[in-house]
Amino acid sequence: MLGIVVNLKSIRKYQLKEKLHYPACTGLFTRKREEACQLSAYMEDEEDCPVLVPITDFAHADEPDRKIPVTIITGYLGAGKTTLLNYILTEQHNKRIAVIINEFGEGSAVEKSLAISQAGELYEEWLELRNGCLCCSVKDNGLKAIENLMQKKGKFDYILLETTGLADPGAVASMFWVDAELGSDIYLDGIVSVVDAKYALKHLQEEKPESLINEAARQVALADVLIINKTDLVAEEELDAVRSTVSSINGLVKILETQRARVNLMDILDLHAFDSLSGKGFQDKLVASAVHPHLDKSIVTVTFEVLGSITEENLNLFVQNLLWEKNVINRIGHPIEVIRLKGLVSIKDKPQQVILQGVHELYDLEETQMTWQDNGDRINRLVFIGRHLDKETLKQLFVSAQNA
Ligand SMILES: Nc1nc2c(ncn2[C@@H]2O[C@H](COP(=O)(O)OP(=O)(O)OP(=O)(O)O)[C@@H](O)[C@H]2O)c(=O)[nH]1
Ligand SMILES: [Zn+2]
Repeated sequence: MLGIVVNLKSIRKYQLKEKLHYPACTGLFTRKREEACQLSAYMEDEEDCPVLVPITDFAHADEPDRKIPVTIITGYLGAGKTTLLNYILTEQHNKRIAVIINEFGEGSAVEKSLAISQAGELYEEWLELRNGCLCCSVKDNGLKAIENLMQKKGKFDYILLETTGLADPGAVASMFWVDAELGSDIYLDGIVSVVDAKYALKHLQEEKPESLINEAARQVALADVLIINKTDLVAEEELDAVRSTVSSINGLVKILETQRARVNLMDILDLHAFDSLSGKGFQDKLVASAVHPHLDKSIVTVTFEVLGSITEENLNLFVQNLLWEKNVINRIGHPIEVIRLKGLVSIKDKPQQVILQGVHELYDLEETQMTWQDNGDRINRLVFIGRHLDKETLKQLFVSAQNA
């Protein structure tokens, strides 16, 4: 039987032993209290540990293919996000795509334009949003908007969500990721970031006060696909510089170069960037990405490989120290900040290879279809995107967790 086992050592830590819609998975982990509270609505008794919850109430639990992908479109102000969405909406394709555009303005009420394209036909509706904490407004109303939309218009094949130019896509992404766990009809497919070829370097190199992460760099760090738009405005050398800066931040990202955001839809949709379906391609990407780490405050990608296996418990502790406790210090005394985490790991006594995914403060372990060879070496490959990353410290920490 499918169910969630909740291990409440404290309110902020729990485990989902099996995903509601993905039986072949070992867990989704978060420490966010609000998210824990949402989950507790599905629990019978918060005090008891563990608790097994049947999911017979979820309408489509046995029809995983009914779930609708959500792609988050992010990018700095003026990069071309709306141009991209307009292009997608007017392009001929046989998907029913719902687009939600957040254009947060000044004032007490913010309106959200919402357009649905079906075979080139455009409908438009306005949803009123309450103005509050930006992050919460985006999260809560974004989800509510989608639910309303699905009720009114029936099912879509795909949802695209444009976040505001200054939003942290990690916060939005983790909301959708958690929501999928709760039996929602939608799931997070991937994050697409748009950068302006002419201003990308300026935005990415902008100095922020020490404690703040450059938002443009964070958007690149979180991207599964990165669109370098407005290539008509720059010379080849400038484009090269943008390309190499972007790859030094995010060694896993797939780069597309466009004018007027004309992309091949196949390149940005159905990425399955947050589940195990892309397991094989992901492994190749991990091997390919090798970026020189530096300890300064710029965002970089760090990868390492360690032979052997690790117990699930020790792997949890390793990840939780990084994402939740944030108590891992690099060699020059700065706490390591992980924005995005991916890995293919070998869990002790598990025949399947397991994908580790982390974004914001949320992470997930999911078994893939691939099994370890009986006579081959088991290996853990990890990729971290973030700030103050120190490959040696991270690798040492993993090895000690293995041997603990
Ligand atoms: N030269 C040039 N201009 C472009 C290109 N793509 C978009 N633009 C223009 O850039 C401006 C900003 O584009 P938008 O699509 O509104 O950008 P956005 O990211 O949605 O902007 P915000 O919502 O304000 O953050 C518009 O005037 C577009 O017409 C391109 O490839 N080349
Ligand atoms: Zn826009």
